[in-house]
Amino acid sequence: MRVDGTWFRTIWLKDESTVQIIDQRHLPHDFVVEDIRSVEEMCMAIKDMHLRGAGLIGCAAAYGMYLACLRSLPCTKAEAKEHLAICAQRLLATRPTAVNLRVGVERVQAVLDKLLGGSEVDREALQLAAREEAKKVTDEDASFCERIGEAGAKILEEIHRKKAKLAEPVNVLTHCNAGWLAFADWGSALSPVYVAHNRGLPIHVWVDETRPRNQGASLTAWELAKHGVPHTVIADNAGGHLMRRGLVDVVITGADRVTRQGDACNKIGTYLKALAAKDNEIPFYVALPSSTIDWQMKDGAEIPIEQRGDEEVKYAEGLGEDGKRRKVLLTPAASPAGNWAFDVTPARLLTGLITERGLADSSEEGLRKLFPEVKLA
Ligand SMILES: CSC[C@@H](O)[C@@H](O)C(=O)COP(=O)(O)O
Repeated sequence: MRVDGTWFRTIWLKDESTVQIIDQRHLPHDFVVEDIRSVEEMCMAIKDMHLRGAGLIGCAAAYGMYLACLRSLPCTKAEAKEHLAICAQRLLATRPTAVNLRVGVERVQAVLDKLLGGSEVDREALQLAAREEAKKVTDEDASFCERIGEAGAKILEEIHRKKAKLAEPVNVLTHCNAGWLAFADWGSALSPVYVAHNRGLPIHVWVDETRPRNQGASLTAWELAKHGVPHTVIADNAGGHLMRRGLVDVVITGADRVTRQGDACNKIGTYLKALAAKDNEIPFYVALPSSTIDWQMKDGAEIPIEQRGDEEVKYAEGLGEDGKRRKVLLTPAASPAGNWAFDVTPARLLTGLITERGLADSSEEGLRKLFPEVKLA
């Protein structure tokens, strides 16, 4: 997507030894590009959320495995295998919830394993193969998201057709950031919004601020503003009220992991929005690329839910009136805080899943129909 006229993805290769990312901790106030030169730096970037969002975490993990093949790769086969296994474990340990992380690591590992089957370690061949696979993971993420946009835009167009006054915008509510910043490009939940907006459909987005890290207020609002999509940031608790007032036509969120029966794990607070949408008979869609489906898992209750530090809840960060960054304490200093980063919305509360292959029922049958080639062990 474009930032002030320049086309960006969220992750790319600057040169053969440097991966570059947009350091999202500085948004919306500063646009900062960060160099990542080692697997350790990539682990830190994922863990400390310089980058975030399920799809992008998957791409970053794949590039992390590429970085593991550079300078530090040992020359003997046994040592190289051990080194890559350790790097994979390090990457896998950075964040537990988004399944794309595992997919990104495993895809590059599978390519490397094949090359390590021979008698010698051909470092150049390994590096080239890892780089190509990481690029493939990233390109695929972008193109899947673009297709999610096409599929989701049809839903928005249909809603618009049914509106009494055609000049009225379609009001979409979204939670957290599942836009292009959460993927290589386009996004999942926001991709239909971009596609529909680009086609001239009047559209307006209610942006949940998404405490405690405020990905909605800082990232989703920034993206939409850069693309010229009308939007309004709202307090997380406002959605139910807006739904009761008829001000929300559809809810679309992303997901960090969807089980094969269609339970969707997403940023904390999503479940409450789904309950409110159900009560108000408002369609609630989850948009996701197939890399976010965990076919090995059936019940959403099994999904590991990341718990983060209490300082994210206790403090808020932003610009002071003097234009300088500030971090301020919101709670009594001694009050403990809990910080569950995700929740699971059961499949029964979802209207459907928007994927790169189109709309699926949020059920095992629905997902299998769309992905018949998936064989379970
Ligand atoms: C595409 S990721 C799904 C999002 O809606 C959301 O849960 C998210 O942004 C991920 O969380 P984050 O903690 O920011 O990595």
